[in-house]
Order: sequence, then C-alpha cells, then structure tokens
Amino acid sequence: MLFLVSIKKKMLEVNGLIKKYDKQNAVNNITFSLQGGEVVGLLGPNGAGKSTTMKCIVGLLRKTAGEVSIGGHDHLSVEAKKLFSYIPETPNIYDLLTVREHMQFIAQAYGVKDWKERAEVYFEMYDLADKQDKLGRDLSKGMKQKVSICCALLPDPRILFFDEPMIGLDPKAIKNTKKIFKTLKEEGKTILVSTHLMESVEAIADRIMIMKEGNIIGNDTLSNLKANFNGGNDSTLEDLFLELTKDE
Ligand SMILES: Nc1ncnc2c1ncn2[C@@H]1O[C@H](COP(=O)(O)OP(=O)(O)OP(=O)(O)O)[C@@H](O)[C@H]1O
Repeated sequence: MLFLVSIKKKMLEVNGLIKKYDKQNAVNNITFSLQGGEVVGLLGPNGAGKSTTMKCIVGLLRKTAGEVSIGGHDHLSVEAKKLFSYIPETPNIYDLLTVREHMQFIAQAYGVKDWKERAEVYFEMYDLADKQDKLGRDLSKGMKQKVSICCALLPDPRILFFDEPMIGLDPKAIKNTKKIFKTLKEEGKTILVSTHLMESVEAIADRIMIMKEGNIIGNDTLSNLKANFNGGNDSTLEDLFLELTKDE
C-alpha cells in the first residue's frame, strides 16, 4: 500500500522552463509533470528542444527561467541527484577507464553493494562480457552507448531520463533496451524517453509529449491524442506525429 502511495507522487515537475541560447528561445516556457511510475515518450522534430529540456532538467545546462523539481527536491540538489540517471544522446565515456572500471566507479559513487552481479547481467545483455578490460577510448560508438546505458542502470534509479537511447545500438541491443524499458515500467520506475523511433515507445508509454519549436504541442495518452486527431483510431503514432508537427 505504501508503495502504491509513493509511486502516485509527482516525481518530476517542470514549471515555466525557459532556455535561451543567446536570444533564441530553444525551450519556450514549458510546464509539465510526471507521476511516479509513469513512462512518457518525448517526441519532436530535429531542433524541437527535447535535448535542451532534458539537459536543463538534469542540470547539465543552466536554465534561463523556471523551476524544476525531482522527487520533491530542487533538481540541482544532491537529494534529487540520488534519484535519477541520465543517458545523454552522445555517450560520455572516460577514455582511460575500462568497461568494468566504469561500473566500479559508478558503484562507488552511488554506494551500489551488489554491483558485480548486476554488472554481469548488463554485460551479458549488451555483449560487453568479453570487452570488460577494454579502455573507453578503444570502444566503438555503439559500445560506448551500451556502457553509458549500463552505467545509468547500475544504481537502480527511481527516475530515468533517456535521450535517444537507441542511437548507434545494434538490433540485439535495441531489442534488449526495449525489454529493459518494459521491466523498468513493471518495477514502477518513472521514465522520460526522447526518441525518433516511435515504435520503441508506442507499446510502453503511458503518455506522449510532442514538442515543436520549443513548445509542447501535444501531451496526452496515445488513445486520447488519436481520438482528437482526424486520422482516428486506425492511425499510428507516426501518422499522428507527422500531422501534429507539419508546417502550417
Ligand atoms: N549549444 C547550443 N547553442 C546554440 N543553439 C543551440 C545549442 N544547442 C541547441 N541549440 C538550438 O536549440 C534548439 C533546440 O535544440 P535541441 O538539441 O534541444 O533539439 P532536439 O529536439 O533535441 O533535436 P534533435 O532531435 O535533433 O536531437 C535548436 O534550434 C538548436 O539549434
């Protein structure tokens, strides 16, 4: 019962977020929230402001205005940082740490006691078991992305921000990442995932949020979005996306 109460809480609140690069508003006063346990797909054409929004939320970019809280804590606080993991669209891997040392480093930073067992599972899943001693600088782009995902999953965070997680992954890794999404959802994790691969979120997203030119132009369950869309219930998420984001 306590668990049910805790996952119903708002895990992410974004209020009036604005991010300007010089004079251009990349994110234009957006407000939204994610309940605990909710999985939300963040869609939008190139340059819509998805990555900028995520980077502001996780504190990698300084916001121009607005408030962001994670688990009820200001997003820049240590309390908030203990709750989430972020998978950036371009993996940031340490050149001089091996794959295994990346896991050890994260385990020490987050106090993950059973990290060796957990790391083995992820290494198997992402075909990294025989690459554990490779240095970060010697990994391919896709392998770096796999290490980045493993690092994010290791501390078992309550909220995960995935920015284009499938980029560079091979088909097996894409399949396993989709399985991981499903498991994380079943475990009650809160997930915001930005992607251009719509079928990767269509099956698991409780809600779809669509951005265009820094604004949120759609934010609802897939069925409600479809009901309000001319194409009707037979339309796919792709049809809906193309209709909503087309230039007037
Ligand atoms: N460092 C930067 N300096 C100046 N402008 C930037 C910078 N980063 C992004 N922008 C601009 O901000 C806007 C939003 O970019 P952002 O990367 O957030 O979009 P996106 O939705 O993630 O796009 P994509 O799907 O291509 O990854 C774009 O107009 C982009 O040109």
